[in-house]
Amino acid sequence: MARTPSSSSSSKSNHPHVLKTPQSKHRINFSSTRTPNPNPSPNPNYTNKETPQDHPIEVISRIRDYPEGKEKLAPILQAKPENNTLRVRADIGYRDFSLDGVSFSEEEDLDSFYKKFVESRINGVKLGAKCTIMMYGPTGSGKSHTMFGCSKQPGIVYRSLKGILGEEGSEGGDGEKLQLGTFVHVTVLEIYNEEIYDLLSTNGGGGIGIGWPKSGSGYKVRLEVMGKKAKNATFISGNEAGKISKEIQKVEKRRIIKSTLCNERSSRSHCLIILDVPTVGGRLMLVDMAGSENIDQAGQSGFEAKMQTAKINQGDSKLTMLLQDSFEDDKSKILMILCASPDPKEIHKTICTLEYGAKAKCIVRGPHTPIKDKLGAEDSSAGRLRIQDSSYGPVYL
Ligand SMILES: Nc1ncnc2c1ncn2[C@@H]1O[C@H](COP(=O)(O)OP(=O)(O)OP(=O)(O)O)[C@@H](O)[C@H]1O
Repeated sequence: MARTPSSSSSSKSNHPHVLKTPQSKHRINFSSTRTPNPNPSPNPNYTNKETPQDHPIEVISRIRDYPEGKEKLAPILQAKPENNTLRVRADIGYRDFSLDGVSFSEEEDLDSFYKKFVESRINGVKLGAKCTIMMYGPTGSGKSHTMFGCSKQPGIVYRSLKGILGEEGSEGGDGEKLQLGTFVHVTVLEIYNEEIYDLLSTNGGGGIGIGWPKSGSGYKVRLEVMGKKAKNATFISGNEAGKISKEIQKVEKRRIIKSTLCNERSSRSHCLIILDVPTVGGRLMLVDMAGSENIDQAGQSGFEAKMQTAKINQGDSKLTMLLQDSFEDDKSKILMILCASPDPKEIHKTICTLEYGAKAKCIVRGPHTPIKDKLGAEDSSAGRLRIQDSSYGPVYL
Protein backbone atom coordinates (compact mmCIF):
# COMPACT_ATOMS: atom_id res chain seq x y z
CA MET A 1 0.00 0.00 0.00
CA ALA A 2 1.18 3.49 -0.70
CA ARG A 3 0.28 7.06 0.00
CA THR A 4 -2.23 8.99 -2.02
CA PRO A 5 -0.91 10.63 -5.17
CA SER A 6 -1.33 14.36 -5.50
CA SER A 7 -4.50 15.48 -7.22
CA SER A 8 -4.56 16.57 -10.80
CA SER A 9 -5.82 20.08 -11.38
CA SER A 10 -9.44 20.32 -12.40
CA SER A 11 -10.48 22.09 -15.55
CA LYS A 12 -12.19 25.45 -15.13
CA SER A 13 -14.39 27.61 -17.29
CA ASN A 14 -14.51 31.39 -17.23
CA HIS A 15 -18.27 31.58 -16.96
CA PRO A 16 -19.76 30.21 -13.82
CA HIS A 17 -23.36 29.27 -14.41
CA VAL A 18 -26.30 29.26 -12.10
CA LEU A 19 -28.85 26.51 -12.31
CA LYS A 20 -32.48 27.36 -12.07
CA THR A 21 -34.44 26.34 -9.04
CA PRO A 22 -37.33 23.93 -9.61
CA GLN A 23 -40.72 25.18 -10.67
CA SER A 24 -42.28 23.60 -7.64
CA LYS A 25 -41.04 22.00 -4.46
CA HIS A 26 -41.51 18.50 -5.75
CA ARG A 27 -40.40 18.89 -9.31
CA ILE A 28 -36.96 18.53 -10.80
CA ASN A 29 -36.57 20.31 -14.12
CA PHE A 30 -33.66 20.84 -16.41
CA SER A 31 -32.95 24.43 -17.30
CA SER A 32 -34.22 25.11 -20.82
CA THR A 33 -31.56 27.76 -21.47
CA ARG A 34 -28.60 25.45 -21.62
CA THR A 35 -27.03 24.41 -24.91
CA PRO A 36 -28.21 21.03 -26.14
CA ASN A 37 -25.67 18.26 -25.95
CA PRO A 38 -24.19 17.55 -29.39
CA ASN A 39 -23.62 13.96 -28.28
CA PRO A 40 -26.83 12.99 -26.58
CA SER A 41 -26.94 10.03 -24.27
CA PRO A 42 -27.98 6.80 -25.95
CA ASN A 43 -29.87 5.93 -22.79
CA PRO A 44 -33.52 5.42 -23.82
CA ASN A 45 -34.72 6.03 -20.25
CA TYR A 46 -34.08 9.71 -20.49
CA THR A 47 -37.00 11.52 -22.00
CA ASN A 48 -36.21 15.09 -21.00
CA LYS A 49 -35.32 17.54 -23.74
CA GLU A 50 -31.78 17.72 -22.48
CA THR A 51 -29.96 14.60 -21.52
CA PRO A 52 -29.00 14.20 -17.88
CA GLN A 53 -25.39 14.29 -19.07
CA ASP A 54 -25.93 18.04 -19.57
CA HIS A 55 -26.99 18.61 -16.01
CA PRO A 56 -24.32 18.40 -13.34
CA ILE A 57 -26.54 16.49 -10.95
CA GLU A 58 -28.59 13.57 -12.11
CA VAL A 59 -31.01 12.12 -9.58
CA ILE A 60 -32.49 8.66 -9.91
CA SER A 61 -34.45 6.54 -7.52
CA ARG A 62 -33.95 2.87 -6.76
CA ILE A 63 -36.74 1.14 -4.90
CA ARG A 64 -35.57 -1.99 -3.11
CA ASP A 65 -37.37 -5.35 -2.94
CA TYR A 66 -40.16 -5.61 -0.40
CA PRO A 67 -38.39 -6.52 2.87
CA GLU A 68 -38.50 -10.26 3.50
CA GLY A 69 -40.99 -11.47 6.08
CA LYS A 70 -43.00 -8.24 6.00
CA GLU A 71 -46.68 -8.40 5.13
CA LYS A 72 -47.16 -6.92 1.66
CA LEU A 73 -49.55 -4.00 1.85
CA ALA A 74 -51.17 -2.15 -1.04
CA PRO A 75 -48.43 -0.46 -3.07
CA ILE A 76 -47.87 3.24 -2.58
CA LEU A 77 -45.20 3.79 -5.22
CA GLN A 78 -45.89 3.88 -8.92
CA ALA A 79 -43.39 4.63 -11.66
CA LYS A 80 -44.50 6.57 -14.72
CA PRO A 81 -41.73 5.77 -17.20
CA GLU A 82 -43.02 8.11 -19.91
CA ASN A 83 -41.91 11.13 -17.88
CA ASN A 84 -39.63 9.54 -15.28
CA THR A 85 -42.01 10.35 -12.49
CA LEU A 86 -42.37 8.49 -9.25
CA ARG A 87 -45.85 8.83 -7.82
CA VAL A 88 -46.27 8.41 -4.07
CA ARG A 89 -49.76 7.68 -2.75
CA ALA A 90 -50.10 9.42 0.59
CA ASP A 91 -53.16 9.65 2.85
CA ILE A 92 -54.12 13.04 1.49
CA GLY A 93 -53.56 12.31 -2.20
CA TYR A 94 -50.74 11.77 -4.66
CA ARG A 95 -47.37 13.42 -4.88
CA ASP A 96 -45.37 13.20 -8.07
CA PHE A 97 -41.59 13.45 -8.03
CA SER A 98 -39.99 14.12 -11.39
CA LEU A 99 -36.60 12.41 -11.52
CA ASP A 100 -34.03 11.42 -14.12
CA GLY A 101 -34.91 7.78 -13.71
CA VAL A 102 -36.82 5.34 -11.53
CA SER A 103 -35.91 1.70 -10.99
CA PHE A 104 -37.63 -1.02 -8.96
CA SER A 105 -35.19 -3.74 -7.96
CA GLU A 106 -37.94 -6.36 -8.21
CA GLU A 107 -38.10 -5.62 -11.93
CA GLU A 108 -34.50 -4.62 -12.58
CA ASP A 109 -31.63 -6.47 -10.98
CA LEU A 110 -28.31 -4.79 -10.29
CA ASP A 111 -26.99 -5.76 -13.69
CA SER A 112 -29.81 -4.01 -15.58
CA PHE A 113 -29.69 -1.08 -13.17
CA TYR A 114 -25.96 -0.62 -13.73
CA LYS A 115 -26.28 -0.82 -17.51
CA LYS A 116 -29.14 1.65 -17.61
CA PHE A 117 -27.96 4.31 -15.20
CA VAL A 118 -24.29 3.91 -14.36
CA GLU A 119 -22.38 2.34 -17.23
CA SER A 120 -22.24 5.41 -19.49
CA ARG A 121 -20.65 7.41 -16.67
CA ILE A 122 -18.03 4.77 -16.02
CA ASN A 123 -17.20 4.80 -19.73
CA GLY A 124 -16.52 8.51 -19.31
CA VAL A 125 -14.20 7.93 -16.33
CA LYS A 126 -12.29 5.43 -18.45
CA LEU A 127 -11.64 8.25 -20.91
CA GLY A 128 -10.56 10.76 -18.25
CA ALA A 129 -13.86 12.20 -16.94
CA LYS A 130 -14.67 12.80 -13.28
CA CYS A 131 -17.81 11.41 -11.76
CA THR A 132 -19.30 11.10 -8.29
CA ILE A 133 -21.99 8.57 -7.44
CA MET A 134 -23.77 9.08 -4.11
CA MET A 135 -26.10 6.66 -2.38
CA TYR A 136 -28.66 8.45 -0.24
CA GLY A 137 -31.59 7.10 1.76
CA PRO A 138 -32.77 5.90 5.15
CA THR A 139 -31.32 2.92 6.95
CA GLY A 140 -32.18 -0.41 5.35
CA SER A 141 -33.21 1.17 2.04
CA GLY A 142 -30.53 -0.66 0.06
CA LYS A 143 -27.66 1.82 -0.24
CA SER A 144 -24.93 -0.69 0.63
CA HIS A 145 -26.73 -3.41 -1.30
CA THR A 146 -26.65 -1.29 -4.46
CA MET A 147 -23.06 -0.26 -3.85
CA PHE A 148 -21.54 -3.59 -2.89
CA GLY A 149 -24.12 -6.12 -4.10
CA CYS A 150 -24.71 -9.49 -2.49
CA SER A 151 -23.55 -13.07 -2.99
CA LYS A 152 -25.82 -13.46 -6.03
CA GLN A 153 -25.04 -10.21 -7.84
CA PRO A 154 -22.16 -7.77 -7.61
CA GLY A 155 -22.85 -4.10 -6.99
CA ILE A 156 -21.69 -0.82 -8.48
CA VAL A 157 -18.18 -1.02 -6.96
CA TYR A 158 -17.21 -4.25 -8.69
CA ARG A 159 -19.02 -3.41 -11.93
CA SER A 160 -17.37 0.02 -12.14
CA LEU A 161 -13.94 -1.45 -11.56
CA LYS A 162 -14.60 -4.01 -14.25
CA GLY A 163 -15.85 -1.28 -16.57
CA ILE A 164 -12.76 0.87 -16.01
CA LEU A 165 -10.27 -1.94 -16.19
CA GLY A 166 -11.67 -2.99 -19.49
CA GLU A 167 -12.95 -5.79 -21.61
CA GLU A 168 -10.14 -5.93 -24.14
CA GLY A 169 -6.68 -7.39 -23.98
CA SER A 170 -5.38 -10.40 -22.15
CA GLU A 171 -7.15 -12.56 -19.61
CA GLY A 172 -6.62 -11.68 -15.97
CA GLY A 173 -6.37 -14.01 -13.00
CA ASP A 174 -10.13 -14.25 -12.38
CA GLY A 175 -10.90 -14.90 -16.00
CA GLU A 176 -11.55 -11.18 -16.43
CA LYS A 177 -10.38 -9.48 -19.56
CA LEU A 178 -7.90 -6.77 -18.73
CA GLN A 179 -7.37 -3.59 -20.68
CA LEU A 180 -3.67 -3.44 -21.29
CA GLY A 181 -1.86 -0.75 -19.32
CA THR A 182 -4.88 0.43 -17.35
CA PHE A 183 -4.75 0.34 -13.59
CA VAL A 184 -6.44 2.17 -10.75
CA HIS A 185 -5.42 3.73 -7.45
CA VAL A 186 -8.04 3.17 -4.78
CA THR A 187 -8.54 4.98 -1.49
CA VAL A 188 -11.27 4.05 1.01
CA LEU A 189 -12.24 6.62 3.64
CA GLU A 190 -14.79 6.74 6.42
CA ILE A 191 -16.31 9.98 7.68
CA TYR A 192 -17.73 9.84 11.16
CA ASN A 193 -18.26 12.54 13.76
CA GLU A 194 -16.55 15.06 11.51
CA GLU A 195 -13.38 12.98 11.37
CA ILE A 196 -11.90 11.16 8.39
CA TYR A 197 -10.51 7.65 8.85
CA ASP A 198 -8.36 5.64 6.49
CA LEU A 199 -10.05 2.26 6.13
CA LEU A 200 -7.20 0.78 4.09
CA SER A 201 -4.55 1.53 6.65
CA THR A 202 -3.89 -1.21 9.15
CA ASN A 203 -1.19 0.57 11.11
CA GLY A 204 -0.34 3.94 12.50
CA GLY A 205 1.51 5.07 9.34
CA GLY A 206 1.51 8.81 8.83
CA GLY A 207 -1.97 9.27 10.28
CA ILE A 208 -3.18 9.30 13.84
CA GLY A 209 -4.25 5.97 15.36
CA ILE A 210 -7.53 6.00 17.22
CA GLY A 211 -9.31 3.23 19.04
CA TRP A 212 -12.89 2.02 18.60
CA PRO A 213 -13.51 0.24 21.86
CA LYS A 214 -17.13 -0.79 21.19
CA SER A 215 -17.72 -1.65 17.56
CA GLY A 216 -14.54 -1.18 15.54
CA SER A 217 -12.12 -3.92 14.66
CA GLY A 218 -8.83 -2.70 16.02
CA TYR A 219 -7.45 0.75 15.41
CA LYS A 220 -8.24 3.10 12.60
CA VAL A 221 -6.01 5.83 11.28
CA ARG A 222 -7.43 9.32 11.41
CA LEU A 223 -6.47 11.66 8.59
CA GLU A 224 -6.17 15.41 8.31
CA VAL A 225 -7.63 17.29 5.36
CA MET A 226 -5.28 19.33 3.24
CA GLY A 227 -6.98 21.34 0.52
CA LYS A 228 -9.64 19.02 -0.80
CA LYS A 229 -7.73 15.85 -0.04
CA ALA A 230 -7.29 13.53 2.88
CA LYS A 231 -3.59 13.91 3.57
CA ASN A 232 -1.47 10.74 3.54
CA ALA A 233 -4.37 8.43 2.77
CA THR A 234 -3.36 4.90 1.92
CA PHE A 235 -4.12 3.65 -1.56
CA ILE A 236 -3.96 0.33 -3.32
CA SER A 237 -3.11 -0.06 -6.99
CA GLY A 238 -4.12 -2.83 -9.32
CA ASN A 239 -5.72 -3.93 -12.52
CA GLU A 240 -7.95 -6.80 -11.43
CA ALA A 241 -11.48 -5.78 -10.57
CA GLY A 242 -12.20 -8.91 -8.55
CA LYS A 243 -9.23 -8.56 -6.22
CA ILE A 244 -9.64 -4.83 -5.69
CA SER A 245 -13.35 -5.13 -5.07
CA LYS A 246 -12.80 -7.88 -2.47
CA GLU A 247 -10.28 -5.70 -0.65
CA ILE A 248 -12.67 -2.74 -0.64
CA GLN A 249 -15.50 -4.87 0.73
CA LYS A 250 -13.21 -6.28 3.38
CA VAL A 251 -12.14 -2.90 4.69
CA GLU A 252 -15.66 -1.43 4.35
CA LYS A 253 -16.63 -3.78 7.17
CA ARG A 254 -14.41 -1.72 9.43
CA ARG A 255 -16.94 1.10 9.23
CA ILE A 256 -18.74 2.11 12.37
CA ILE A 257 -22.01 0.24 12.45
CA LYS A 258 -24.79 -0.16 14.91
CA SER A 259 -27.94 -2.23 14.61
CA THR A 260 -31.19 -0.30 14.64
CA LEU A 261 -34.81 -1.44 14.51
CA CYS A 262 -34.63 -0.92 10.75
CA ASN A 263 -31.42 -2.68 9.80
CA GLU A 264 -29.29 -5.24 11.58
CA ARG A 265 -26.13 -3.76 10.16
CA SER A 266 -26.79 -0.06 9.99
CA SER A 267 -24.03 2.20 8.71
CA ARG A 268 -23.46 5.08 11.05
CA SER A 269 -20.83 6.73 8.90
CA HIS A 270 -20.22 7.78 5.30
CA CYS A 271 -17.92 5.61 3.21
CA LEU A 272 -16.04 7.26 0.36
CA ILE A 273 -14.28 5.13 -2.24
CA ILE A 274 -12.00 7.07 -4.59
CA LEU A 275 -10.93 5.35 -7.80
CA ASP A 276 -8.24 7.18 -9.77
CA VAL A 277 -7.29 6.17 -13.29
CA PRO A 278 -3.82 7.74 -13.56
CA THR A 279 -3.22 6.89 -17.23
CA VAL A 280 -6.08 9.16 -18.36
CA GLY A 281 -6.71 11.35 -15.29
CA GLY A 282 -10.17 9.90 -14.69
CA ARG A 283 -11.64 9.83 -11.22
CA LEU A 284 -14.67 8.08 -9.76
CA MET A 285 -15.92 8.86 -6.26
CA LEU A 286 -18.40 6.40 -4.81
CA VAL A 287 -20.17 7.52 -1.66
CA ASP A 288 -22.23 5.20 0.53
CA MET A 289 -23.83 7.68 2.89
CA ALA A 290 -24.91 7.00 6.45
CA GLY A 291 -28.63 6.29 6.94
CA SER A 292 -30.64 9.49 6.69
CA GLU A 293 -33.34 8.54 9.16
CA ASN A 294 -33.93 10.55 12.27
CA ILE A 295 -33.31 9.23 15.70
CA ASP A 296 -36.84 8.19 16.64
CA GLN A 297 -37.37 6.23 13.46
CA ALA A 298 -34.11 4.42 14.01
CA GLY A 299 -35.54 3.18 17.27
CA GLN A 300 -32.85 4.49 19.52
CA SER A 301 -33.22 6.46 22.66
CA GLY A 302 -31.03 8.19 25.16
CA PHE A 303 -28.78 11.18 25.10
CA GLU A 304 -25.77 9.36 23.69
CA ALA A 305 -27.75 8.09 20.71
CA LYS A 306 -29.09 11.56 20.01
CA MET A 307 -25.60 12.98 20.04
CA GLN A 308 -24.51 10.30 17.65
CA THR A 309 -27.25 11.05 15.14
CA ALA A 310 -26.64 14.77 15.32
CA LYS A 311 -23.01 14.19 14.50
CA ILE A 312 -23.81 11.95 11.56
CA ASN A 313 -25.65 14.85 10.01
CA GLN A 314 -22.77 17.22 10.72
CA GLY A 315 -20.46 14.76 8.97
CA ASP A 316 -21.74 16.04 5.66
CA SER A 317 -19.58 19.11 5.71
CA LYS A 318 -16.36 17.07 5.81
CA LEU A 319 -17.78 14.94 3.05
CA THR A 320 -18.56 18.04 1.00
CA MET A 321 -14.99 19.18 1.45
CA LEU A 322 -13.68 15.96 -0.04
CA LEU A 323 -16.25 16.12 -2.83
CA GLN A 324 -15.58 19.78 -3.56
CA ASP A 325 -14.06 19.06 -6.96
CA SER A 326 -17.23 17.30 -8.01
CA PHE A 327 -19.34 20.29 -7.08
CA GLU A 328 -17.04 22.91 -8.58
CA ASP A 329 -15.62 21.29 -11.68
CA ASP A 330 -17.93 22.06 -14.58
CA LYS A 331 -17.02 18.82 -16.28
CA SER A 332 -17.54 16.63 -13.29
CA LYS A 333 -20.88 14.84 -13.07
CA ILE A 334 -22.78 13.76 -10.01
CA LEU A 335 -25.19 10.86 -9.95
CA MET A 336 -27.34 10.72 -6.84
CA ILE A 337 -29.10 7.42 -6.25
CA LEU A 338 -32.04 7.82 -3.89
CA CYS A 339 -32.72 4.51 -2.18
CA ALA A 340 -36.16 3.82 -0.76
CA SER A 341 -38.38 1.01 0.43
CA PRO A 342 -41.75 0.14 -1.15
CA ASP A 343 -43.16 -0.54 2.34
CA PRO A 344 -46.09 1.87 3.04
CA LYS A 345 -44.90 2.07 6.64
CA GLU A 346 -41.77 3.83 5.35
CA ILE A 347 -43.69 6.45 3.36
CA HIS A 348 -42.51 9.36 5.46
CA LYS A 349 -38.86 8.44 4.99
CA THR A 350 -39.46 7.82 1.28
CA ILE A 351 -40.96 11.28 0.80
CA CYS A 352 -38.11 12.90 2.77
CA THR A 353 -35.60 11.05 0.57
CA LEU A 354 -37.30 12.17 -2.64
CA GLU A 355 -37.51 15.74 -1.40
CA TYR A 356 -33.80 15.68 -0.61
CA GLY A 357 -33.11 14.57 -4.19
CA ALA A 358 -35.24 17.43 -5.52
CA LYS A 359 -33.23 19.88 -3.42
CA ALA A 360 -29.95 18.40 -4.63
CA LYS A 361 -30.95 19.31 -8.17
CA CYS A 362 -30.98 22.98 -7.21
CA ILE A 363 -27.37 23.26 -6.12
CA VAL A 364 -25.72 26.33 -7.51
CA ARG A 365 -22.38 25.50 -8.99
CA GLY A 366 -19.88 27.92 -10.42
CA PRO A 367 -16.43 26.69 -11.44
CA HIS A 368 -14.53 29.75 -10.22
CA THR A 369 -16.52 30.41 -7.10
CA PRO A 370 -15.21 28.81 -3.95
CA ILE A 371 -18.07 27.15 -2.10
CA LYS A 372 -17.74 29.49 0.85
CA ASP A 373 -18.24 32.51 -1.43
CA LYS A 374 -21.59 31.14 -2.53
CA LEU A 375 -22.90 31.17 0.98
CA GLY A 376 -24.66 34.18 2.37
CA ALA A 377 -22.84 36.43 4.82
CA GLU A 378 -24.94 35.09 7.65
CA ASP A 379 -23.75 31.55 7.02
CA SER A 380 -20.88 30.27 9.08
CA SER A 381 -21.02 26.84 7.52
CA ALA A 382 -18.15 27.19 5.06
CA GLY A 383 -17.48 24.02 3.16
CA ARG A 384 -21.12 23.16 2.72
CA LEU A 385 -23.32 23.82 -0.26
CA ARG A 386 -26.44 25.87 0.09
CA ILE A 387 -29.47 25.06 -1.98
CA GLN A 388 -30.69 28.23 -3.65
CA ASP A 389 -34.40 27.72 -3.27
CA SER A 390 -36.09 30.17 -0.97
CA SER A 391 -39.06 27.87 -0.46
CA TYR A 392 -36.79 25.56 1.48
CA GLY A 393 -34.43 27.92 3.16
CA PRO A 394 -30.78 26.93 3.28
CA VAL A 395 -30.18 23.21 3.00
CA TYR A 396 -26.74 21.71 3.18
CA LEU A 397 -25.39 18.65 1.46
N1 LIG B 1 -32.87 -4.57 -3.61
C1 LIG B 1 -32.71 -5.43 -2.62
N2 LIG B 1 -33.02 -6.72 -2.81
C2 LIG B 1 -32.85 -7.61 -1.82
N3 LIG B 1 -32.37 -7.31 -0.59
C3 LIG B 1 -32.05 -6.05 -0.36
C4 LIG B 1 -32.20 -5.03 -1.36
N4 LIG B 1 -31.80 -3.87 -0.84
C5 LIG B 1 -31.42 -4.14 0.42
N5 LIG B 1 -31.56 -5.44 0.71
C6 LIG B 1 -31.24 -6.10 1.98
O1 LIG B 1 -31.77 -5.30 3.04
C7 LIG B 1 -30.83 -5.16 4.10
C8 LIG B 1 -30.50 -3.67 4.32
O2 LIG B 1 -29.92 -3.16 3.14
P1 LIG B 1 -28.63 -2.21 3.15
O3 LIG B 1 -27.67 -2.66 4.21
O4 LIG B 1 -28.14 -2.12 1.76
O5 LIG B 1 -29.29 -0.86 3.61
P2 LIG B 1 -28.58 0.56 3.80
O6 LIG B 1 -29.45 1.55 3.11
O7 LIG B 1 -27.16 0.52 3.38
O8 LIG B 1 -28.73 0.77 5.35
P3 LIG B 1 -27.79 1.58 6.38
O9 LIG B 1 -27.91 3.03 6.07
O10 LIG B 1 -28.36 1.26 7.71
O11 LIG B 1 -26.40 1.04 6.20
C9 LIG B 1 -29.61 -5.98 3.71
O12 LIG B 1 -29.72 -7.24 4.31
C10 LIG B 1 -29.72 -6.10 2.22
O13 LIG B 1 -29.12 -7.27 1.72
